[in-house]
Amino acid sequence: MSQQTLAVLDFGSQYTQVIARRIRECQVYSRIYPYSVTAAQLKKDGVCGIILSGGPSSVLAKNAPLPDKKLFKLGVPVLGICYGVQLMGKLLGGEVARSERREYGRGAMTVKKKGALLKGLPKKLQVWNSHGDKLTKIPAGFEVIAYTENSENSVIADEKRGFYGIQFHPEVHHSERGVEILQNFLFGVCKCKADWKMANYIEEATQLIRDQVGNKRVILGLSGGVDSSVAAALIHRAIGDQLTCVFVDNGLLRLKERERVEQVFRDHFHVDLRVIKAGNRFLSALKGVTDPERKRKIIGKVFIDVFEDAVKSIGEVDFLAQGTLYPDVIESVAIDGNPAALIKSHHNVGGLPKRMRMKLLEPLRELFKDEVRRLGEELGLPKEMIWRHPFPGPGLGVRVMGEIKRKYLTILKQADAVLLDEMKRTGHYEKVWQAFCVFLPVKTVGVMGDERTYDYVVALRIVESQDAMTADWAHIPHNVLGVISNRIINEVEGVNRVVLDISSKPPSTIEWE
Ligand SMILES: Nc1ncnc2c1ncn2[C@@H]1O[C@H](COP(=O)(O)OP(=O)(O)OP(=O)(O)O)[C@@H](O)[C@H]1O
Ligand SMILES: O=c1[nH]c(=O)c2[nH+]cn([C@@H]3O[C@H](COP(=O)(O)O)[C@@H](O)[C@H]3O)c2[nH]1
Ligand SMILES: NC(=O)CC[C@H](N)C(=O)O
Ligand SMILES: [Mg+2]
Repeated sequence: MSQQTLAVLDFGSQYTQVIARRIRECQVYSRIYPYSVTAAQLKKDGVCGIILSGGPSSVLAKNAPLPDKKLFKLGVPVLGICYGVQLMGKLLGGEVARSERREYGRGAMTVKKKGALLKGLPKKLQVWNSHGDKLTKIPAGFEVIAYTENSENSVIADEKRGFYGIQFHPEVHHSERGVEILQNFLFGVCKCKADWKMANYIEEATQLIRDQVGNKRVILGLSGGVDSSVAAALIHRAIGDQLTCVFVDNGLLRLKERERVEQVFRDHFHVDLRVIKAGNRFLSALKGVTDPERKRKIIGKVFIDVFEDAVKSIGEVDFLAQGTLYPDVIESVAIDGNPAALIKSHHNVGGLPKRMRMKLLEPLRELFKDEVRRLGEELGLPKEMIWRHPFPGPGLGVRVMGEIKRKYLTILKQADAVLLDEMKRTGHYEKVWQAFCVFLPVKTVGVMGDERTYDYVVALRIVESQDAMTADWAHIPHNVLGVISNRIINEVEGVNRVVLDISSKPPSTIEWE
């Protein structure tokens, strides 16, 4: 582990990972520890500073999560944020009380004294709050250096010991110049060096994977998507042939997708890749099924069955690798000090039966999608793989409305290929979050070459989004849409009408099922 580790102790804040990533953006390596980590461990890891995160608990509660008090004796600077500053108050001799006027969202901070933490900042700043308790008496040795309307002790400092506390959230985007406050802590107080790069992450993660896996075997479900591909590349770098990737062709993939994934992996990685053609198995299990949730459940179950068969044929496998990202675990970082116990079940390879008894290997757990993309670039993955749109595990199965028929899939694959081709050709592909076609088993009347047609409808779904939690339909120029519609109707037999989905999420979702 790098000597320049900044420790973030996690008390369950929804922003813990945002703090860690802000620090990485400052090119300082940060590591998230469960709040219960011992001071001895932090010392052993040579941490250069400690941040105590926020959290949903109240320090006034009987079972409030408390850190090892000895961390205040390590001689390294400590910054408490929100719950973290309240903890410092409680543990170092101050007082905390339930606030009469809680502060949520926008607040105005006034600086009284800059000190090392607020150096270079203006006297007034907009900050983002989210708390119901507040520090009513600051501990001995501290002074107040800034206040807000409702918190007279919003920012406190003990310059001598290098202890600081902030009641608001400098890490969130809406806190003006919050990053500068964190930078002041990192560079002005902790004297960190800005020497961390994604390349270091690769080195460290590689070593961790080697330590964890030893000489055991690892299996990874490879979809050809960004997350599993980057995970595969990283793990392969660490343990080479001990990794086997399993790519399942569930018959619900895009046009020529299996060939493409195979090709890219054989060309770039020399990974042991097993391709399992299970299209018939999936499609017969889905026969006659129209309900979207039932379709998803069946696809999930067949995925597991297929995967289990694959594992049997590989032999003794100890680890299941997954491309789980930080946003995937955001709600599952357990506050009981045992985060590993609460890993979310994947929608598709997910919920592997207990009888398979494999340990999880998740090297991307601390990263966000854009960071994973940077990591992929650093690992030399081809650009088109890194910048591909997300593609759901159940694939075209949730893009053919109602019962899935081979004929419908054939039409959808071709229409989708036309859409993607035009999106790429016109440079719009990179600008949107996702673009795909949806097959509607609805027949409408048309006229082609003076003849009446009675054919199906294809809908275009093109959305912009940051994280898929919310989304808006993308305003693609009419002439581009015109070409897409024309080409689909001309080139894809069985379609005589193309419509555009202009719904946002919420209230709609991105996928139609
Ligand atoms: N066809 C498949 N074969 C094997 N594993 C799959 C397949 N489809 C999905 N998976 C597994 O399910 C996981 C979750 O899928 P998800 O779509 O969230 O991630 P991804 O495909 O790796 O990346 P992206 O979000 O860019 O599509 C994948 O990481 C992969 O391990
Ligand atoms: O791996 C996946 N397995 C699934 O079952 C699944 N369902 C939706 N998606 C993708 O998630 C994002 C949000 O989709 P929705 O707005 O439709 O919920 C969008 O990016 C969807 O493509 C899935 N991804
Ligand atoms: N965001 C936080 O850390 C909140 C801390 C504490 N639960 C409060 O409400 O004051
Ligand atoms: Mg995917």
